Amino acid sequence: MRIIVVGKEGQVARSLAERARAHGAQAVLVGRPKLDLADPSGIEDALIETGGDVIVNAAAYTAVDQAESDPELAEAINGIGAGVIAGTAAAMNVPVIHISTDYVFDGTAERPYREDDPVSPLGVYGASKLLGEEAVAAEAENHVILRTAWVYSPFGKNFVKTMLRLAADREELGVVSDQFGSPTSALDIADGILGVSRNLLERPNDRSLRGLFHMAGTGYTNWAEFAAEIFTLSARLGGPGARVRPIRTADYPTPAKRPANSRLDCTKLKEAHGVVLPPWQASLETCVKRLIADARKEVSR
Ligand SMILES: NC(=O)C1=CN([C@@H]2O[C@H](COP(=O)(O)OP(=O)(O)OC[C@H]3O[C@@H](n4cnc5c(N)ncnc54)[C@H](OP(=O)(O)O)[C@@H]3O)[C@@H](O)[C@H]2O)C=CC1
Ligand SMILES: Cc1cn([C@H]2C[C@H](O)[C@@H](COP(=O)(O)OP(=O)(O)O[C@H]3O[C@@H](C)C(=O)[C@@H](O)[C@H]3O)O2)c(=O)[nH]c1=O
Ligand SMILES: [Mg+2]
Repeated sequence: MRIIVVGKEGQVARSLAERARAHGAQAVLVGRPKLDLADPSGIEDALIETGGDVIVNAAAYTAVDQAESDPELAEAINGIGAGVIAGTAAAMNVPVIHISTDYVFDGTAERPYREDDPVSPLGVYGASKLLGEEAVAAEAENHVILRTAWVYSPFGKNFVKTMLRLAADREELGVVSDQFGSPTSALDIADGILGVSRNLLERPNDRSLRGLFHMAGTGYTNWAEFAAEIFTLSARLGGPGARVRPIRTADYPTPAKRPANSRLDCTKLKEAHGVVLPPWQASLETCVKRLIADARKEVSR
């Protein structure tokens, strides 16, 4: 199984590169400058030239606050570009797996969201990702859209790395405790995507495997509790730590509004694909261990 991954340095792209071999697969990463999602004219040639059995789009404009002042670029990359990738997959006659976000919801529901719940993004990033979902579904029948959430990993930029970095010179951090969701390891997402890819290739005519699915870490928390768990694990391993002061969203003003509840119900993915991601605490421990070990190696070099 040869997987074309759009995106090179991103968290999910690097995780797919790392995990492919364990699934008997080969991941070929393609990204800028060869493939620029903001410039649709070059996308088809880049994908056809790369060639593979399935296309995974792991690239996106992910800067949630910055997107508020950069809507055209966010929509070009997350909306139009995503559609061109799906259209190319259809032309190549291969399935496309697209990654979307919990931020398509406004967070007013009082239970975890299911795939058919109404969407109503609060910000430009979520709106641009919703455009992408619509474009992918319109361009390629043979598609899977995976909505995930709160992604962290040893790679790139994410909340876990931000917390550990801030803790190095702060004793206390204020973190919002009134936004609920599921922290998700990019390495677990990669394992999930590889399982889904296998199913799609083995059962090319099974419609129950296609469409929209939620795929996030098992269990729910809020950002303050997530931060506290990061520091508990870090302290146990002799890494940096800080006290977490739970605060309200109103006390942490940001350009983009975020949903108060973006918990995702992942039952449909389990039933169709047999894929369940591990509990968020277990995967967080693996990641914090690795980050602290990597930091030690860096220091001793
Ligand atoms: N991060 C999160 O918390 C969440 C992410 N998601 C979704 O998951 C997917 C993967 O996210 P994640 O791995 O965290 O993303 P990252 O922010 O870590 O990486 C983004 C990737 O997109 C690539 N990219 C950005 N702009 C372009 C462009 N114009 N042309 C080509 N490639 C581009 C980057 O390329 P380069 O390698 O050149 O830098 C990078 O590989 C995205 O669809 C995102 O919306 C969903 C929920 C939560
Ligand atoms: C750094 C920091 C953040 N926060 C808050 C802000 C925000 O509400 C929450 C998380 O901050 P972040 O900037 O990491 O969150 P954010 O960039 O909104 O993360 C989102 O990224 C996109 C790509 C997604 O698709 C979402 O699923 C989600 O993961 O924590 C604090 O309260 N204190 C802090 O010190
Ligand atoms: Mg951020």
